[in-house]
Amino acid sequence: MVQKLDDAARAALLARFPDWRHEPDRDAIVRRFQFADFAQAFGFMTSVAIVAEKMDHHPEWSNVYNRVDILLTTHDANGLSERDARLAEAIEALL
Ligand SMILES: C[C@H](O)[C@H](O)[C@H]1CNC2=NC(N)=NC(=O)C2=N1
Repeated sequence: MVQKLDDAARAALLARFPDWRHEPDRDAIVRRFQFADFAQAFGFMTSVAIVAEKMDHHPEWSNVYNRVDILLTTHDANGLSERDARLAEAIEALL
């Protein structure tokens, strides 16, 4: 079972990724990404999908034209875990 982050670890995660905000209702982190057009947004989603599948950790997300909204949380932990930190790091590295 994946461990949920404690308060100190959650604060450290948010400090490390200032472009993400905490969604307390879900104990998740969320970020909106904006691209030039749909092709760029969908290309980004394709890259994220490949990384997520490799990590066996998957985003909750939506896309409208050039915008991609991503929410990361760990269903198995019912909140944020190290797996979300690793996926956020990988997503940031794609930008
Ligand atoms: C069986 C499989 O490993 C699990 O269901 C994985 C898949 N992807 C996942 N993704 C996310 N975001 N949270 C999970 O708990 C999770 N669990």
